[in-house]
Amino acid sequence: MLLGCIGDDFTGSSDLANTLSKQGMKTVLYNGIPKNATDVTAEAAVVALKSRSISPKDAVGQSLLALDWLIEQGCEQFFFKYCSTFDSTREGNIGPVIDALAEALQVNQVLVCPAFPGAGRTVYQGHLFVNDRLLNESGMENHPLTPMTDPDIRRWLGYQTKNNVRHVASTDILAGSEAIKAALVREAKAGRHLVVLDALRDDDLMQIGEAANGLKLVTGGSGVALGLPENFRKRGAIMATPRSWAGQIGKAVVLSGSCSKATLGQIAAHSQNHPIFEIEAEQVLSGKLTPQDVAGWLLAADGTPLAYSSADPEVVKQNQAAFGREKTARAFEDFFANTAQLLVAGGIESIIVGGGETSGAVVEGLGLSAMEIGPEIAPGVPALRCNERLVIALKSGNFGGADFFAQAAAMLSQVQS
Ligand SMILES: Nc1ncnc2c1ncn2[C@@H]1O[C@H](COP(=O)(O)OP(=O)(O)OP(=O)(O)O)[C@@H](O)[C@H]1O
Ligand SMILES: O=C(O)[C@@H](O)C(=O)CO
Repeated sequence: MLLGCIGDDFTGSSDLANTLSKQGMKTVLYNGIPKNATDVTAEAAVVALKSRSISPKDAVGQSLLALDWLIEQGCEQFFFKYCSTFDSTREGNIGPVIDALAEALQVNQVLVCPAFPGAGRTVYQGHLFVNDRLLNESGMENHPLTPMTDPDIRRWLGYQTKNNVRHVASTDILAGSEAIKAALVREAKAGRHLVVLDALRDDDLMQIGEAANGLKLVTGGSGVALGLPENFRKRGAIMATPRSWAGQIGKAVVLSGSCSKATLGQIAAHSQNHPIFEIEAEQVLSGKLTPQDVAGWLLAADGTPLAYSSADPEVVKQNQAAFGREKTARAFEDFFANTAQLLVAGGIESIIVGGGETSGAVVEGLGLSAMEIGPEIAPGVPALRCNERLVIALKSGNFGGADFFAQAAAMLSQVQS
C-alpha cells in the first residue's frame, strides 16, 4: 500500500476514494480501522472516521490510531481529508489533528488545501469561496454543527493549531510545480508550520500534487489528492486498475439528514416524481414516530422513496433551541441508523444517504466494514459496493445537481459499466 488516508467523515472519505480511484489508484474505503483481513492488492486505503464534530482530544486519538494502522500497511505518504468547506469550529479539531499527525510523522511542513474546483470550492489569497460567494456567505454560515463564519482559512486554522500558519499564494501556484516547490522551500524556514495553498483550477491541484511528491503529509479536500497518484504512476508503482461496476436491481431508497441548501433543493426536485416523507424533530424526540414507521413507509412506497429530516436553517435553530444541538443530532442519526437496519432486513439492496454525519451513522448502524469504489454519480460522489447484497451512495450535503437522488438510484441499479 502506497497512500494512506484518514477521512474525518464518511461522505468526505468516499469523495477522496472516488478521486484516487478515478486517477487510477486501486482504492479501498474502510469504515474505521478494519478488524478483518484487508485487500492486500489495494494501492491506497481511506480510513473513514466520524470525527468531524467530536472533541480535538478524541479526534486526535482516533486519527493517530488510524495512522498507526496505515503505517503498518507500509504506506509511504499520508493524507488527512477534511471538508472542502473546512467544516470545523474555532475550537475545532482540524488543526489539532494535523499537529498530531505532523508530530507523529516528524514532518515540519504540512500542506493545507481545501479547494475542490469541480464542486465550486476555490482558495484565493487564503480565502475559501463556494462558487462566487465567500464561504461565510455561501449558506455554510448556517450549518447545524459547524457554522462557518470566517472565510479566511489561515485565520480559522490559526485558532486551532499550535504551529505557525503560512501561505503560498496563487502567484506561485499559477507558475507551476517548480515555483510551488521553491515557495515551499522558502516557507520551510518557518519551523514546523502548516501552509495554506491557493488553488483555483484542477490544473493548480495537479501542479501542487507534483510538488507534493515525497512530502509525507498532505491535507485537504479531495481536490489536492488529484495529482498524487501521478507521482506513483511515474515510477511504475501503480497498476492503473480499471473500475468495473455491477449494481443491484431493485428499489433504491433515500435517507437524508443533510440540511444544506443543495440537499433541500434536491428533495424538492425529487418530490416532483417520487414519494417523500418528512421526519420531524418533535416526533422523533417524543418517540411518536419510530424507525419502524419510516422503514415500513419506505418499503411500501413506489418509485425511489425518500425520508428526510432535512430542514431550513430556521427550523434547525428552533429544534436545537428546544432540544439541544447535540441531542437533536444524536436522535436523528440514531433514527436513520435504525431505519437503515430495518430497510436492509426488509430486503432493500440500494440505499442513498444525504449528509456526512448522517452517512456515518448509517454506515456504522449497518456495520459495514470495507467498500469497493464504483463509478462516479456526481463530482465527489461514487457508487459504493459494501457486500454482495448491498450498494450505497453517500452524498455530501452540498454535492450533486438537482436530480441527484434519481441519478444515484439509476447508477446503483446499473448492471454493467
Ligand atoms: N430537522 C433537523 N433539525 C436539527 N438538526 C437536524 C435536522 N435534520 C438533521 N439534523 C442534523 O444536522 C446534521 C446534518 O449534518 P450532515 O453532515 O448529515 O449533513 P450536511 O452537513 O449537510 O452534510 P456534509 O457534512 O456532508 O456537508 C446531522 O447531525 C443531523 O442529525
Ligand atoms: O470535501 C467535501 O466537501 C466533502 O467530501 C465532504 O467532506 C463532505 O462531508
